[in-house]
Amino acid sequence: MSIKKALTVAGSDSGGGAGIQADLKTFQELGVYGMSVLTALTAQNTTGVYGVHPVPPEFVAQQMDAVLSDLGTNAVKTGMLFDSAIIETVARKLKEYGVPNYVLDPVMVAKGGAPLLLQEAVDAMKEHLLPLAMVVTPNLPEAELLTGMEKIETHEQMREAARILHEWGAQNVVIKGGHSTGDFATDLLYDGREFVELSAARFHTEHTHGTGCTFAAAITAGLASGKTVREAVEQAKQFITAAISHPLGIGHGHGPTNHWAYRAKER
Ligand SMILES: Nc1ncnc2c1ncn2[C@@H]1O[C@H](COP(=O)(O)OP(=O)(O)O)[C@@H](O)[C@H]1O
Ligand SMILES: Cc1ncc(COP(=O)(O)O)c(N)n1
Repeated sequence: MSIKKALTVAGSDSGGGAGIQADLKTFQELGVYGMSVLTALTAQNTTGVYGVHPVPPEFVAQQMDAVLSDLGTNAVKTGMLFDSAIIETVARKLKEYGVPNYVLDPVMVAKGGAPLLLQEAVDAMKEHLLPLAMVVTPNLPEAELLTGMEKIETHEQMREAARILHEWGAQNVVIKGGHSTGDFATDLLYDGREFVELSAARFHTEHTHGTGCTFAAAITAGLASGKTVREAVEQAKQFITAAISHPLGIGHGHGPTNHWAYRAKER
């Protein structure tokens, strides 16, 4: 059996719940070999982001060269990219190495409100990364910022946003419904032909730190393992639902999800 590999290009969350740390834990749980390129360090815990220290773009490029020229990868995801210089560097390297199965998680703001992407970088993300994406996974506020739609609340508005992002070059779009209200957390997958809704019971919990990172990392791991986009997204939904449903109860704020829960359930 050949080892399947996945690369995350993202920021570090010192608290371990989101960012690079969430991604690597998810890769490990889903049986793929995890690699990482850091774009920024954050001084962060469950109560907030206390500092951001971006990595110089040249060093992001050097990390990508180191990983891709030697190990290669079966899939890649990007998370926090911070500014347009880092975005342009990452896009250039993804193209240079012809990296397959690229998942774009358009991380913009931390749950507590700290910016993880400068405003000037939104256009760069649309121009340089969206057209490379096999899957893009915005939450509702991110979908609003990317599309310019004033409000995305209803199912029809979610469909409209998905159509726009597909038209702009993403092969598949998942609009995540975590930020809406109601008894279900419903995400919408669009592949340019049909819409598929993925629904799970909404848990009334504060402990959703890192849900978006974990969900996108699970999609990436699925694609690395050879699953179709539909299969990878369905598995990711099960993974994140299990992770949210068994919170660890650590920290004094928005605690991390439980990356062990999915495999524990499988056993
Ligand atoms: N309270 C919740 N209960 C169940 N699922 C949730 C809850 N909050 C988020 N999710 C799910 O977690 C995943 C990440 O969604 P979301 O929280 O919207 O992303 P982000 O972390 O980027 O803001 C989605 O599949 C979403 O439906
Ligand atoms: C380094 C880093 N990257 C991403 C997030 C977003 O986390 P979430 O998945 O909760 O939106 C974060 N808080 N920190």
